[in-house]
Amino acid sequence: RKPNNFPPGPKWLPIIGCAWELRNLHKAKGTLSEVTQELAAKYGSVVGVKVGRKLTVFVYGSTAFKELLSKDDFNARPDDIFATSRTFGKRREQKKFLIHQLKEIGFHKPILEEILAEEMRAIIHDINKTIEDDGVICVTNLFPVHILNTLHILMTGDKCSDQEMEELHKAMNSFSENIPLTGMLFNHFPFLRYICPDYCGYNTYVNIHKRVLAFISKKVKMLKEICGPQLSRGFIHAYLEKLNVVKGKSSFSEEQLLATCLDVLTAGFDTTCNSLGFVFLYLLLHPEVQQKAQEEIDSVIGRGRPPTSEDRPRLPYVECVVFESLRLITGRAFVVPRRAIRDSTLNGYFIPKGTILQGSARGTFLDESAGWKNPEVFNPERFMKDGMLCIPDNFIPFGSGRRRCVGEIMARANIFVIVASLLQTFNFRSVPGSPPKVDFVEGFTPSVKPFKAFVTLR
Ligand code: HEM
Repeated sequence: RKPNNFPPGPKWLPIIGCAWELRNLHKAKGTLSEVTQELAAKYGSVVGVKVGRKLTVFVYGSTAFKELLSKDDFNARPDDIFATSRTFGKRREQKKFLIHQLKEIGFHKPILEEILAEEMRAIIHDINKTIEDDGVICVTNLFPVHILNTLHILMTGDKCSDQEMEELHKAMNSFSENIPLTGMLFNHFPFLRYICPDYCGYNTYVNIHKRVLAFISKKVKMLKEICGPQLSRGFIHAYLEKLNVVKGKSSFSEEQLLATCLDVLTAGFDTTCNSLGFVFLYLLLHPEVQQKAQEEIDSVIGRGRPPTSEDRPRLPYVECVVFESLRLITGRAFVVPRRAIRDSTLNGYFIPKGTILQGSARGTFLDESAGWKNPEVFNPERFMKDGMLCIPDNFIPFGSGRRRCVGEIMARANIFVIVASLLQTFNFRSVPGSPPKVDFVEGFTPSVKPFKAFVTLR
């Protein structure tokens, strides 16, 4: 039975709840993000549904979205089969340790700059090789290996071999293409994994996670064997040291180490690559924006040295380009799902303990009512005030509160350095006769269909 004062929503049918209606809406609309828009238009900014036995609330309106992200009662992640079958059936989160180590390893140290600069040189080298040929490049293929390299270095302190990278890249691609952040059929109807494990996505889900975890496991084993002062320090090394100190007397364990590395890889790869894909798609479609960004780079940095993340305050227009692209992509995404840890309220409605809350950023980043004029239009200037970057309070692409993204500093630095360096060196134009289309593809986070550009040296 529907709890009293549960948010309004579609009718619940026996056993399946609202699953059929949601499936049909999804088919008609194309993306779950648009489904939430449709539901919000009908029922309001907080919509209650039941899928299988699970209560889920879609949060759409900007006031409710903010309340969702900031309220302690909703600070947990789901603990269902979808969450636990990736982490050995159990989970204790160690976010504090992760944040501390990420800061130690690279976020506030020159090492991050070094990693980014080296990756940048590699990307520029790859593009130069194509220019010697016909200058036509698949833009979306440019970034994944380099983003994985930065995440790999963060975890292990070093790069991996080309062969290992191929293995990791393939596994991560399968992850991005096949696993939506909002869940799969088997986590709404867990019994299906015994009846039709292929059809309900369970086998795909488990096998992809096994591949990524096998890769991380191999790395942990290697790093244990070569432990010593000569070892360059990454997150795994710091964690192993901690394990040695606590010696089984705490929640630190090798399983937790694998699960945390899995989180970093899965949360950091797809999001950063897809954001870069969108930045360059919009730059191709708006040559005037590209030119303005290049003029800013030329006047502030010139061509004599590559941009670094320290240049961000002096390149506000480039930052605006990045933020405007982030708005248009994350506006079609969901924040990582939350779970109510106790009975609570949201927007005045009753939210029972255990309810899953899916925050759709569409109502906050892509809606006129949230203060965005012509929200579908790409307009970097909306983030500019008196020549300075100005980010509205309700623009929170990395979430907020205690569950805020731990990779924000790295992601922002990475995207900025790649965009500024490539615009400093190259011109990106549409391939004559085939301009790219803004076509969003659903995945772990929204992505753009692969597209090509004609690149020339400036
Ligand atoms: C453009 C790139 C990125 C975007 C847009 C993004 C966005 C987000 C968002 C919206 C959340 C959920 C926050 C919430 O629930 O309030 C999140 C969580 C998270 N992100 Fe990111 N992220 C990005 C890059 C990264 C990178 C590079 C890393 C790793 C170095 C990372 C690691 C994480 C982790 C581990 C969490 C889970 C935090 C928790 O559960 O408390 N992210 N991210």
